[in-house]
Amino acid sequence: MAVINIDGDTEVIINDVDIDHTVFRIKSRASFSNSAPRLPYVKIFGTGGTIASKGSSSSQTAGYKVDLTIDDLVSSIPNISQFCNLTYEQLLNLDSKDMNYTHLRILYDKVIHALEVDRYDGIVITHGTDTMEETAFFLQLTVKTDKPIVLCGSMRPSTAISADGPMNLYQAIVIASNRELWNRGVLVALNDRIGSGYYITKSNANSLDTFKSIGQGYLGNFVNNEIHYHYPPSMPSGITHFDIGTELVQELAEVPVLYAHQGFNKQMIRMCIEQLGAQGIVFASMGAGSMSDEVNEMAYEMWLEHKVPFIYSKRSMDGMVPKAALPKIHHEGKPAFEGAIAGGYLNPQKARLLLRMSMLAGMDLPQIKRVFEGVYGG
Ligand SMILES: NC(=O)C[C@H](N)C(=O)O
Repeated sequence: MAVINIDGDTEVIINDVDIDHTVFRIKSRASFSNSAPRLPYVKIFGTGGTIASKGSSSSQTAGYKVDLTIDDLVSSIPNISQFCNLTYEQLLNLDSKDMNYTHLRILYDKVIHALEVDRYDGIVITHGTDTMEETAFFLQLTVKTDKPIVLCGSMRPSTAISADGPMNLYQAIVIASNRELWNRGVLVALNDRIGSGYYITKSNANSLDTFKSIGQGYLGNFVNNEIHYHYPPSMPSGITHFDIGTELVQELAEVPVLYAHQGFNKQMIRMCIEQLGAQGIVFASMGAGSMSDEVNEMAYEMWLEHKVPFIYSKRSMDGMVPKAALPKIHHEGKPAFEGAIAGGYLNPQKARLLLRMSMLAGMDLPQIKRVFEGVYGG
């Protein structure tokens, strides 16, 4: 096994045996010591979340409020200036449940400006964990860069005993400062783990080790504040890039997620389309695309009448919905259920975002299906 120790700009090969099993060990603080010719420039955007929250006692870990600025957060981390030049900006300060497309758009503009105009080497975004995966997914679809964009947050408020925010922020800054191994897409860094924002999801409503992508795995880990990447740099496969440079809409198409269960009322579908004006529907189906026959019939009827696409995603955290699982409805003299689309590996909230972005781009049904083929659905 070859271990390459990257210290500043010098690479020292310790033991060169088999390049296929190379481990890149990057020292965090030491890497960017005074011997480095130029410290990387990192920009932090604060958007709120539990990491920016305060409770009324040190044991309170629920029912707290966003009440901390990015200045407070950064000042909780010692010695950052030893390994990067840091700039920070308070962009929003809200619980991530309140994030909408306008907020995403503001964030997108700022990130693009920081990368392309101000030429920062890396971006860190502090964010609530509840919808962090949606923001990460959105940025992955819209920002084309090989530089690191790292989202981080916390599960405990800043006032709690053993608050996890400062360490998570510290690790995110170290990742964003790491010039040697770019090109991993948008990352989520929490609780010593580094994951791909494209696939990762919040798996636990309370615990610190919440972000998981079981099928795709973690990209890396932090141990004793060294970054250990498990794989060489690569981007998630099948990403469709959406250029939203000049578009200025306030909100994307209305696309509700309908969560399946025993006894699901098929009239929900009609209500969403005819009363709420839904332009698409995502099913959080049972198993791999399972919805009852009568629900599939209703979806088919609505497709014939309103041409609203139906994404079949899944309520299980892991696994996927393949094209083969889509309902096969044949009625004499009527077209097939072309509006049914398999969500592939995407969970309902990411499938919803992908559909809405495809609609924003003005894609027709075959194009939308091709986009979902990127995640093995379609
Ligand atoms: N842990 C968290 O950050 C949860 C918080 N409600 C948020 O998403 O903003």
